[in-house]
Amino acid sequence: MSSTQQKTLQFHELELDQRILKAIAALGWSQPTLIQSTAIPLLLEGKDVVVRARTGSGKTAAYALPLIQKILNSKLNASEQCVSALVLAPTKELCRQSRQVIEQLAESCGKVVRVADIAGSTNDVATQRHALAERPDIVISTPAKILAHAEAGKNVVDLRHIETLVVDEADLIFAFGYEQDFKRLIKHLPAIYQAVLVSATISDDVVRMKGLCLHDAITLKLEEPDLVSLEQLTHQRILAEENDKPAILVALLKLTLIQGKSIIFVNNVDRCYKVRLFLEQFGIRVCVLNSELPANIRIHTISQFNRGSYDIIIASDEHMLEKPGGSNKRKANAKSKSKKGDIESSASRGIDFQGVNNVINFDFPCDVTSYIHRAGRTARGNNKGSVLSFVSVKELPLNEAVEQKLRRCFARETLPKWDDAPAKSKPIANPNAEETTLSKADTKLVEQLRRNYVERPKKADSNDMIKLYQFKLEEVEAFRYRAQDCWRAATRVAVHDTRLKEIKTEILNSEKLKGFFEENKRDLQALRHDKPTRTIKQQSHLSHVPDYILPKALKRVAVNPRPTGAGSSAKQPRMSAGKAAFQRQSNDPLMVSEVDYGKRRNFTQRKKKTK
Ligand SMILES: Nc1ncnc2c1ncn2[C@@H]1O[C@H](COP(=O)(O)OP(=O)(O)OP(=O)(O)O)[C@@H](O)[C@H]1O
Repeated sequence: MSSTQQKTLQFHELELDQRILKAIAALGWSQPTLIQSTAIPLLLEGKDVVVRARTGSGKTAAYALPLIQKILNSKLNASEQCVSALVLAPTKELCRQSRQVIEQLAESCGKVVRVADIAGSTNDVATQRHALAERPDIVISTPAKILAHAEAGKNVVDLRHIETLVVDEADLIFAFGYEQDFKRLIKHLPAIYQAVLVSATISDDVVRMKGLCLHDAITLKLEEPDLVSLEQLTHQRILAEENDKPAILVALLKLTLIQGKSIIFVNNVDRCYKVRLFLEQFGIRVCVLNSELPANIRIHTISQFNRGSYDIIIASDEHMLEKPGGSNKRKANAKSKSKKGDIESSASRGIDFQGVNNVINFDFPCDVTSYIHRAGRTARGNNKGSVLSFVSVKELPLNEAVEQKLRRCFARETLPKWDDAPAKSKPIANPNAEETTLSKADTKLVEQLRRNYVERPKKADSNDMIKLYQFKLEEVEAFRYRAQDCWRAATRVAVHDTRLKEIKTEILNSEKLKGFFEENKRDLQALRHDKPTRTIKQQSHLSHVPDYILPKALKRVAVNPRPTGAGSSAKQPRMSAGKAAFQRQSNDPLMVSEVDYGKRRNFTQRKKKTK
């Protein structure tokens, strides 16, 4: 369906209840996005629809608004309360996020529309059963969780009254190993129901899923680029070798050349911690997000970031990196991999990090799809954003592949720009993968691109979609010594110890282990008095940028760089040691033992209990 053929309807023209319109107004949404104005009328008509639209285009509300409207309509004649809609998502974070959006949009409906998220909010089966016993109108879950309850019997959850099935991020459901669960689950649904598949891409998995549960479906494939316009989202690159990256990053942050909320993407979990330890030495407060963190901590971290407790998050999207696009082997092994990392999590897919101004690719993503997903974390809704990528010479072919993709997206010339440019710029094997040796052809390609990008940067830039970030490497020379020392200090041992410390904190805070420790006090003591972990010593002088290392050009603008991160210690009113400790603890993502957004734990109470 062409977007040009479609008249863009306004919210009040979509036949939505006044209560829903009130909630939309409270969110400050002035008009529906293209996918919303296109999908909502079809879904209200009861059609089965595959909703495909680019990341950040408002797909959640596109299915949530008609869902709420349908429930309000059916409540007019309903004789008994039952579960009438099932929303499936591949991860706990996404389940929780969907619940939040649905609850926000149903805010003005009072208690008429009841929602239960049984995957994102708790791991406790009894609590999940309790939530299901209330027969909420909408149940949100991963396929495995709801299947387990459905198979436990109709007295736990009865899915025979389902009128709508929504599968969010449908392309990931099978890739995350839920194919069998999904097939078994749909057997518990009635013969007739409306089904909606929502995805940023239409993969083979989505097509197969469509065959399993949709009838006479309409596939909405809006003619819009995969990314928002270049006016809304700018793409920039800095040529930086591995040795240069730390100094450049710290200079950009300390000199406030990067402002606002940022997500720094790296390519694996250990690197998340390395970059964190590195930045913390400069007094830059950051938090990390990766699939090896327990779900409640991940969720809490996202919510802390969204609330503004942190300005910078360091995330790894290693699932995407293992096998972009997925493979059968990966699918078959998906669940068994959960030991290494929680398969129900991936940092760059679908998570609505709010108000992100910058995405920084400290490590260049391993393929174009991954770049697009990372970029989709900023410039969401109507906001503006920027993507800044550090590109090493080895990563130039990947940068070139993204460049070509952007050209195709925005209908510009896709042919090589230089006489000696490679005839075909297909991405090479991920140069960041361990033990990758480039083939002869790839080496030649890298060399050609190096000539174009490094030796003739101005010529390259005039035509590029990914603009050269105007930044002279010499200007950060003064940062280099400090940066190199601090980067070296973040050793593998330090990373290991930091992760160990996190695990210990997690164990000590675990509600589930409380009973165990009460009976096994010696274990608790042993854990508490285990050899102290070697953390990197903070050097307060590094937080301050002395005048002599400021680049000349920036002296006037960056005399007093603003402290980075909400928790920066620079010039803040003095507070008592107790209060400071409380604030530190309550802002620490590891200090959660259950998902209790906004509910701060009472630090003193907790201290007393564990004594
Ligand atoms: N009509 C609208 N006007 C303004 N902002 C909107 C509108 N609809 C949604 N948004 C905002 O846009 C952001 C992205 O929405 P959403 O998470 O639903 O996108 P998505 O298409 O599902 O993205 P992804 O594929 O990454 O999951 C959210 O912060 C949401 O609040």
